[in-house]
Amino acid sequence: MQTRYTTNPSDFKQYDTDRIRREFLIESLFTPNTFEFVYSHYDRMIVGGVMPVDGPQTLPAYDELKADFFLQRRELGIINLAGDGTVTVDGQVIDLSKKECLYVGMGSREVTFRSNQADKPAKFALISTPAHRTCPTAKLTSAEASPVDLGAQETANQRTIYKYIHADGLQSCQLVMGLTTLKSGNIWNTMPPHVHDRRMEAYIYFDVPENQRVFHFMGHPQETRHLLVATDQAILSPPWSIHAGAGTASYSFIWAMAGENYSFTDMDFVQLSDIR
Ligand SMILES: O=C(O)C(=O)C[C@H](O)C(=O)CO
Ligand SMILES: [Zn+2]
Repeated sequence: MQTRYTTNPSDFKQYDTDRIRREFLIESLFTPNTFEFVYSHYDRMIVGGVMPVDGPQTLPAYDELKADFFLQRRELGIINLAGDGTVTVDGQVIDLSKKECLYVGMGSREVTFRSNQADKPAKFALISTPAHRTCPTAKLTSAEASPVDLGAQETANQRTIYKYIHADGLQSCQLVMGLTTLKSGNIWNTMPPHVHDRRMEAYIYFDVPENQRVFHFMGHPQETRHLLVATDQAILSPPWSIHAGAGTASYSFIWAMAGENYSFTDMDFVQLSDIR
């Protein structure tokens, strides 16, 4: 597990491309048969992934957590980004297909991930945040996630937002999680952008075609920078930062938040004319 520390927005102004990528980009989430995790000091969110190919993979305990098992004092959101698979939580086997979400409550001791077919492995995106009580382990399909269409073709940002873990969906202590899929021919996410100084956010981009990239914009609204992001890569977005992207093709991304409140709609929108 890699640790990433937080950044003061005044210091961020001095960062070059390499430093921005080192601090905020997670380049590798899916190595066969390996858990990849980044422990962020932003709201202590852990962002990771596992792609089981040659058999089941069981969530280990990590010394960084100084806990008897991973979810002793944490909750976990899982979204499958690829082939069909299963997640077994303390003996209960749950099927998880592409774009389905499973919430796993605090106190779950053994969590095991499997792919149904080795030649079409599942890619389980994993987001974990500290928890203080046990909420029920439960699954939601994308159809059950009350999809909301946003944007317009004229502004190249027509997209569907699926909210899975939030106040009116799967219950959690603080984790809010879902995904957004751009309609074909649309490229912009989260434009006009917003900040929420009360909560950090992570994005995991997926289904970006192989030779295409997303230009992800971040930074204080008056001091923006960009990073180029390939498929299956993640961004840590500080609470003071915008988080928006324009792809060279359409794509999807997971978004996950943690922090002060539990309200998806808590966003301070930034006028385009105010962005620098
Ligand atoms: O497409 C979008 O717009 C988003 O998905 C925005 C994220 O959900 C977000 O930033 C929530 O705070
Ligand atoms: Zn946001």
